[in-house]
Amino acid sequence: SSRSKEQRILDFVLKHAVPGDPTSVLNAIDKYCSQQEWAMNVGDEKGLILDRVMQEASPSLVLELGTYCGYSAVRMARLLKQGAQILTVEFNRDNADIARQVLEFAGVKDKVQILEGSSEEVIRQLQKKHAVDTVDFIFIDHWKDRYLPDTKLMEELGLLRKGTVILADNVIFPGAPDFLQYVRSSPKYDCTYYPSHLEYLDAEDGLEKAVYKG
Ligand SMILES: CCCNc1ncnc2c1ncn2[C@@H]1O[C@H](/C=C/CNC(=O)c2cc(-c3ccc(F)cc3)cc(O)c2O)[C@H](C)[C@H]1O
Ligand SMILES: [Mg+2]
Repeated sequence: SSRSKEQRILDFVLKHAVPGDPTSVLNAIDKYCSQQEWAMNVGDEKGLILDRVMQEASPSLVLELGTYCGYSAVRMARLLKQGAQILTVEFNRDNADIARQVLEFAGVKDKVQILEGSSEEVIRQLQKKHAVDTVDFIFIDHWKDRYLPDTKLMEELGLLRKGTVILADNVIFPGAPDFLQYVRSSPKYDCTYYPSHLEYLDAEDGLEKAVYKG
């Protein structure tokens, strides 16, 4: 059977990156996806913003919605403080398998747990099944029409605490207009927009940071 684009990305990482070196894994994926085949990783330009916002939050528990190939999970895991953890949600089995191998190769698999399933199901199970109280940092990068319902669900379940940082990719392109309108008009969030560009392209895109006020 023919290999998928995601398998070709993994092959390139295994061939060109250095085992146990997360930065070399990020560089390999960015090189492949900017020169060979475009893919929807957050990328190096928006990735730098993710790096800074995440480090500023200094989270103990990170939740990511939409693992895909594991690029942003590796990106965040390489900057985590001692003992901190990432839970990343992916409902496509093939993507989860690719991401597992990328994370293992990067040497960060002990800091990241891939939860297979739909974000709604997994979010509903976090407190009982995964012993989560509240989440410190959330990176949202899954289907754009699910940003708002999943954010509201996390509010309702009490998963957000005063100061929880939500960082959302693609708020300009493909866009998440309902999410953007909600957090920017809600008294429960302090919002900041970080202008940037679509991964590996010149099109405008950006990240929205929404800090929950409790
Ligand atoms: C039940 C479903 C929700 N629950 C879910 N629960 C668990 N996992 C979920 C859920 N929904 C989705 N996923 C997984 O997350 C990933 C999906 C990620 C989606 N990302 C985009 O669509 C995008 C597009 C562009 C783009 C830019 C320019 C273009 F021209 C074209 C495309 C750029 C970007 O940066 C983008 O992130 C993965 C493929 C998919 O299996
Ligand atoms: Mg994205």
